[in-house]
Amino acid sequence: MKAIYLTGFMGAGKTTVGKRLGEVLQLPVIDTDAYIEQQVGKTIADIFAEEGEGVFRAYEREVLKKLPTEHIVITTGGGIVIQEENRRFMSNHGIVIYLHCELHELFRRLADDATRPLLMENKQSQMKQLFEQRLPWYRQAHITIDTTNRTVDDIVETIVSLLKSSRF
Ligand SMILES: Nc1ncnc2c1ncn2[C@@H]1O[C@H](COP(=O)(O)OP(=O)(O)O)[C@@H](O)[C@H]1O
Ligand SMILES: O=C(O)C1=C[C@@H](OP(=O)(O)O)[C@@H](O)[C@H](O)C1
Ligand SMILES: [Mg+2]
Repeated sequence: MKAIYLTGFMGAGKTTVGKRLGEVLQLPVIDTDAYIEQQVGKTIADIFAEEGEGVFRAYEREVLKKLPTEHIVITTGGGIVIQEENRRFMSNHGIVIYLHCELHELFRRLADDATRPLLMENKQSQMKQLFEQRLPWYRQAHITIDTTNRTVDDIVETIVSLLKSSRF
């Protein structure tokens, strides 16, 4: 099976859903953020603070290309879709699943979060702008799932049945 790439805005549940999906499908799971943190030896917040977002985006691009493209679930960072090159790579090499979530629910889920630099630095109105700017890129996915009022297990079940019944 081709790689499964989970995309979506911060808080959509990519990391959480991906872990469970990997268990159910018995596939290894790699989270690009966790992978970068391990390779660089710094948290995402420290990379942003010390090296800047541009350097983080370069790490993200490099990592995406060197990860396996078969028999794997890859959970991406919310900004992976910013770079056209990344969108094309994921689309050509795997099955891209966009986890959609309404903004009010994203804010609710991330209310106590202190690990995401963009969330810490920006007001809600700026996050809304970022969300709207990225929506058309997220929508280019092969599959879209609205996660707003759904549990992780329910979302995983939907993904598994869509994968079974589709041409993927
Ligand atoms: N379907 C869901 N319903 C409610 N809370 C969720 C759901 N999916 C994820 N969460 C919670 O939202 C937060 C962000 O999830 P995470 O998997 O880190 O998102 P992402 O990787 O997309 O940024 C976590 O606290 C997680 O437990
Ligand atoms: O949306 C973004 O630009 C980012 C999302 C984060 O990942 P999650 O989507 O897993 O929160 C992480 O990659 C970084 O903080 C930047
Ligand atoms: Mg994540």
